[in-house]
Amino acid sequence: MSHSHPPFGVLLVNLGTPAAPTKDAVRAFLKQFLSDPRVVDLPAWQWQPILQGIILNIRPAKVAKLYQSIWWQEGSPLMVISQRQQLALANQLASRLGFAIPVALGMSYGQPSLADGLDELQRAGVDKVLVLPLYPQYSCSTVASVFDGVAAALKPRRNIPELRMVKDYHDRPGYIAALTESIRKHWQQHGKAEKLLFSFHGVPERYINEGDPYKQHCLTTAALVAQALALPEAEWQVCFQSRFGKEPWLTPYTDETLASLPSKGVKSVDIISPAFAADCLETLEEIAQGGKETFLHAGGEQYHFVPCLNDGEQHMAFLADLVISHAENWR
Ligand SMILES: C=CC1=C(C)c2cc3[nH]c(cc4nc(cc5[nH]c(cc1n2)c(C)c5CCC(=O)O)C(CCC(=O)O)=C4C)c(C)c3C=C
Ligand SMILES: [Fe+2]
Ligand SMILES: [Fe+2]
Repeated sequence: MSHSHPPFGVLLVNLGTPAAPTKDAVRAFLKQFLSDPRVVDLPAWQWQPILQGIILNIRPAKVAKLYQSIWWQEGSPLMVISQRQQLALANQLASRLGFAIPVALGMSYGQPSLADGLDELQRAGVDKVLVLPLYPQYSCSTVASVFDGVAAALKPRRNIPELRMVKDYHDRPGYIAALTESIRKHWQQHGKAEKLLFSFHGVPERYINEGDPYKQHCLTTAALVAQALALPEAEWQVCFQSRFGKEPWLTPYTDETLASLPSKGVKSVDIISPAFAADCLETLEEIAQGGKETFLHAGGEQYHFVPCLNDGEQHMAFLADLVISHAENWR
């Protein structure tokens, strides 16, 4: 079967990352990210003076150093992995469907932007777009901001494409199986720790109280993986990382959990961050490096980080299935 125009295109979305591990590039990135009302929902008159007056003066230098500690030859890990995912997804779709489906990359913040990705799909002759945010668990701070960003990117267009968006895939069997398999493989190589920690990116607790299903999605993902691994209750736990700002975030906090486990007799942990489809600052620095220091300093003996699913075969095959199921009737 051949098409003069592709039947649909995929906009693969992730958070984005600074263009370089420098103070200026990190400042530009944080300014765009932290000005998004879906991320920080305070009124602008209240938040912008704090952001511009304090945070953007202090944080960029500190965070640029952290980015330098994880940066790869080819660029930011999040960007490099996202590009590999883009290629792998296009390959998986072509081999399943027998024809090419354009897959563009768009980031919520920084480059390539959501508008860049949507323009690329338009140039490919696409009139139907499936937006696939690489966030397994829905949160207003991530997925809803993708929705806002896509709408904003299409504002200048006279002719907008037909749109669908994946809201989440936190309990899809293929996603659970990919996580389960990556943990099993890790155990085969490194042995099994006394406890498996599922560390999800945190959000303010208030967002949950106001209706964000994110916490429920996280708890469900972890329970399904633990069930698939036949892990007894005592051998796994959920915690939440990357707290930012003053108000309470989802608990228990990952750093406090790691600091307290050795005194409760847990000397070895495996830790995985299922909310991230690609390794990034928050996994490679905060969890793989920082978490290890915290745990060993508190008396822990063995600490292993299980990498994100990244462009692994099973993960990409699952994402291709997800795309095809959402594109039903789009032929
Ligand atoms: C200020 C509030 C923040 C909320 C809410 C938040 C939610 C959230 N974020 C991710 C995924 C990622 N976040 C990343 C970096 C990052 N996140 C925040 C703040 C919030 N995140 C900041 C300020 C930063 C930048 C780094 C820093 O200054 O500490 C990244 C990594 C980007 C990279 O370049 O590697 C990802 C990915 C999720 C999934 C989520 C809610 C579910
Ligand atoms: Fe974040
Ligand atoms: Fe391990």
